[in-house]
Amino acid sequence: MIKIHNVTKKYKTKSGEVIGVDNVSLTIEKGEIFGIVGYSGAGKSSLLRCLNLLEEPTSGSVIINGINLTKLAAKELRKARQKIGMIFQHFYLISSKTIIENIIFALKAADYPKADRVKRAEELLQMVGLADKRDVYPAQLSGGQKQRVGIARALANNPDVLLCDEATSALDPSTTKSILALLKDINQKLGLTIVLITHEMEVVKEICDRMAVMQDGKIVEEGSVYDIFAAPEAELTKHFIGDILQLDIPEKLIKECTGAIVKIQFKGSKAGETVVSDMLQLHRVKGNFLHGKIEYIQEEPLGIFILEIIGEEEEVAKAVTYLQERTGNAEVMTDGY
Ligand SMILES: Nc1ncnc2c1ncn2[C@@H]1O[C@H](COP(=O)(O)OP(=O)(O)OP(=O)(O)O)[C@@H](O)[C@H]1O
Repeated sequence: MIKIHNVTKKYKTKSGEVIGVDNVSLTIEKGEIFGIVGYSGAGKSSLLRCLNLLEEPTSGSVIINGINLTKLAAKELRKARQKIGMIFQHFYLISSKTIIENIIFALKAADYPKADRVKRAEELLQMVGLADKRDVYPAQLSGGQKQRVGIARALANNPDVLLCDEATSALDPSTTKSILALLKDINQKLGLTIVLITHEMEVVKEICDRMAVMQDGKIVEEGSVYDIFAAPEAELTKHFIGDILQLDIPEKLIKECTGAIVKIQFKGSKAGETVVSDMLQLHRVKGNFLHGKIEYIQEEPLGIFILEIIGEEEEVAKAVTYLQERTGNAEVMTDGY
């Protein structure tokens, strides 16, 4: 388990003090995949680097598996860090060494028994699906393959925690998906806790269990990914989610609608329910779908539909109330009257 308690990171610059992380407290459970989202400059990297003390917090504590890293002497900290792997956006592989030599280098740095290094490196390459690339150089690999080497290297010392610093930001969407699938697989097979920072909500949606949203060094919202997608509270979170769940209807079409336009959101198993057809059967109104989609977040459906409801004003009002009662989330965009 990772516990961050009142962590602040200030940087001294020529033009004065800059706050990277502003009094952040967080608990990340063992074995979960935790995403930290925010725009550039929000403090994500600073916070992530405080977790393994690549940045020393100005104040506050970082406790991993019961050990307060902020209190350790240099030698003990080096040892504790071996249990915290890290992968980076730009991979940082050694270009003059082959893939297997890159991994052996990490094993050597961690005093892994010499006689077992090749076997362990081969095992790691197998795990990330690169057994056939053991003797090639980084320049001969694609971005996705380089990141696989980065992951293998980060896992060399059987870490408990893996920190991912924008690990997929340099990759195309399909390679991103395959790297995220690999991270999920490793998380499940090894029970590894993964903390990732990203500016892409898609990444969080794809693999994270819980998430935090950062702005100006602070955490503005935290919770399960599903709950945050279903009901974001902070303006910034709404903005991030809007990019994914946005349903735009052309102005012209809205003007042409004669009925009320209602946006309905379904959560979990209710996404498949026949709420709309029930509503149409029970009320003297007609319905017209304008837009809709179902997103799957951690395999749980979250449905959003925009519907035009046409009929007598009173009947439409009753139909809308019915939808609000059944779904708990029906918003009238224009009432049409
Ligand atoms: N070494 C440093 N020296 C001075 N200021 C820094 C340093 N590192 C970060 N900062 C400042 O701290 C704040 C947070 O930066 P940080 O890199 O942590 O944000 P971020 O959310 O990771 O952004 P990005 O995605 O662009 O890296 C910014 O104002 C940044 O300028």
